[in-house]
Amino acid sequence: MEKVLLINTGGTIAMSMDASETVKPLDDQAVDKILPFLTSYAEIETINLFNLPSPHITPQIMNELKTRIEQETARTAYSGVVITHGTDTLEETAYFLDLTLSLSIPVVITGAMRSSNELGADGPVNLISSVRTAVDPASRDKGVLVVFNDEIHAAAHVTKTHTSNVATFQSPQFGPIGTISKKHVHYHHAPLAREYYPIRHADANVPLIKAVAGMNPEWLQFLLDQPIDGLVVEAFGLGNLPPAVLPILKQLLQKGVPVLLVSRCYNGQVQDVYDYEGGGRQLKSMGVIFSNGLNGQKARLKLMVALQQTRDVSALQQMFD
Ligand SMILES: NC(=O)C[C@H](N)C(=O)O
Repeated sequence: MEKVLLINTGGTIAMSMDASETVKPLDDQAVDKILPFLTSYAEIETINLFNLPSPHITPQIMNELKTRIEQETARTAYSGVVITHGTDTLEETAYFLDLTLSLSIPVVITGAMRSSNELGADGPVNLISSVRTAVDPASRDKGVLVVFNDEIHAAAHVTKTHTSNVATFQSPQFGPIGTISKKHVHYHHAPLAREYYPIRHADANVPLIKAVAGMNPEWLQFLLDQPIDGLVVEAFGLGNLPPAVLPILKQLLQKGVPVLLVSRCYNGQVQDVYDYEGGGRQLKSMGVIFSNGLNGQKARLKLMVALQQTRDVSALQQMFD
């Protein structure tokens, strides 16, 4: 029988709701209750690595998880790995692992929107679907997969789109790469080329800021006093910013801090098209790096990882092209 490594890290899948409708973490073993439903699909070995709500997850913790996956998969020939995780930062952990793991076997990440004791809890079915995906040979060499609500999404494109709906995970630009029916795991798209960055740590200090109309440069003043390694800016539309913030960005660039531009739109890419004060043309000529459709939180993780290879702006730009 296929052998799957299940790594639990916490989240609503391991929480319960009380009579006052508040949701709190249970003990480490909550996901174990679902295990009897999984044994007809695979032999499951479980590691209860963390029991954290996902807002408590940091890049350092993601790196710990990555290292543990490498260690365990080097020791035992698993058919696949399934990770349970809170949904709030699930896409970030999924993308971090996608960039930094070099494995052929499927690595699937899932969770739940409803806590374990709610009617219609989605944790059990998401976990079963994840195990089924992890043992399917068609799931190999596809990078880290997010399995949720009968859909399979590529880590680079998936995002949490709804605060409570069980269909929260969507890939707005490209849609899911596969679906899970009662009998089959079916892929209808191939994920784009995979990227792999070997890393030594996950400690780079890279904040993310979002542009808003009338943005006050004083809000950003603190950035000049911080020991930051890079900055990600979620700009308007095609990649434009209020002119008032340009002096701060110029000072950061002069200090050698790479500045990466993404859009606050969740579809499309930033481009150096608009030629007015604060427009993409000007940002490009200042040396701002343009991203390629990643959302802000993922672009930040990629910059953290990429900065371990180089600080050279044109080399970084190539990594984001
Ligand atoms: N549905 C969830 O898992 C949300 C929870 N707040 C978490 O991310 O841990």
